[in-house]
Amino acid sequence: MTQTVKLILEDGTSIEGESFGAFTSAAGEVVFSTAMTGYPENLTDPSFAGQILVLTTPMVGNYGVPGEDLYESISKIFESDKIHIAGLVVTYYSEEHSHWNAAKSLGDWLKEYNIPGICGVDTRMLTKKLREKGAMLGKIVAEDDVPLHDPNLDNLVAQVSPAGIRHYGSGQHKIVLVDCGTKTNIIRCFLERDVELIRVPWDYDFTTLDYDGLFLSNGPGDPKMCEATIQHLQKALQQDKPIFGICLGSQLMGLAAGGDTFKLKYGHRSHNQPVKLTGTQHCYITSQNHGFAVDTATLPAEWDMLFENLNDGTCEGIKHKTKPFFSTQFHPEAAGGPQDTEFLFDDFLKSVVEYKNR
Ligand SMILES: NC(=O)CC[C@H](N)C(=O)O
Repeated sequence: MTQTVKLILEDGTSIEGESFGAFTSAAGEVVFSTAMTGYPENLTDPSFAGQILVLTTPMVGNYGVPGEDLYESISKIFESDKIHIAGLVVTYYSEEHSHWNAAKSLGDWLKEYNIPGICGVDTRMLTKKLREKGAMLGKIVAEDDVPLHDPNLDNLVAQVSPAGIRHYGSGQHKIVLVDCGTKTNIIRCFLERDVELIRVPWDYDFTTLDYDGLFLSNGPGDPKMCEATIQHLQKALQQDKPIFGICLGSQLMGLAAGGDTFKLKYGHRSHNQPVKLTGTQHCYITSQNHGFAVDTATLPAEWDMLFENLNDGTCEGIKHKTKPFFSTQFHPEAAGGPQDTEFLFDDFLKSVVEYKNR
């Protein structure tokens, strides 16, 4: 039995489609991703909290959803332990899935977390609209209407960050991971590299801990909501211990350094974003998921842009001129997407070793 639902945008656009996943209403910020694969990773990426995700790839669900499998108490496959998106919008939902490790269908998985999906929507037309007007608030409406809601006004990081400290691995280098909504592949990338990881909540005062290097995770929403993290980070920037940040982590580093961030018109969400390493002609194809960016013009004199987005010239990472502090706005840990920049984890650990051998 098919059930009709509507996708309604703040500009009055109303699109009728068919329900899949949970038959329920939900509001959020409507954003699009042009990635062609990776919905199990995207849906569990905590950075998508509060967002209704539009996928431009026309057929979704055809490879189902893998079963849960744990490694060091974290998921081997998913990017966190639940679905974080507020809703999903696709053109064609594949009822029949087939893949060697599929354990369930995408629709059943969405139902488990009470997340609505709408299919039968021309997501390329919708994406053109979002590109012209910018990301918009919107809602998927089933039986009961819900008010529009801007998730960027909430402290989403506080909602997705863990309550306590967790330890992983027993490697030589002690890294503190400030968890603002970390993707588990960041943890996996560290555990493959001789690291003991101390994962702390977003507002934990990590400056009281003994560590060799500091890592700032990705996370949802407006970076300016993370005041506590920014304050602790300002103290860490006074020292010389290596710091590496990814995505929200990059924005927090920019803010703590004294720079500013701004909201992009519609953000970067895909697996093929070209970035250029400053001072070189090297271009890397990167996995991205962000709606905000550091305003390069506001960076203090001791900081440089490290990577630049070749589509729109925006900042894709920053670097301190003399201290071992750097960040990327893109995702070197990928999951999903290309792994071409995973070497940045090695670069970070190299600076940790150099710091320890000083
Ligand atoms: N993936 C992320 O960490 C995203 C950072 C921030 N929430 C943004 O949208 O820009």
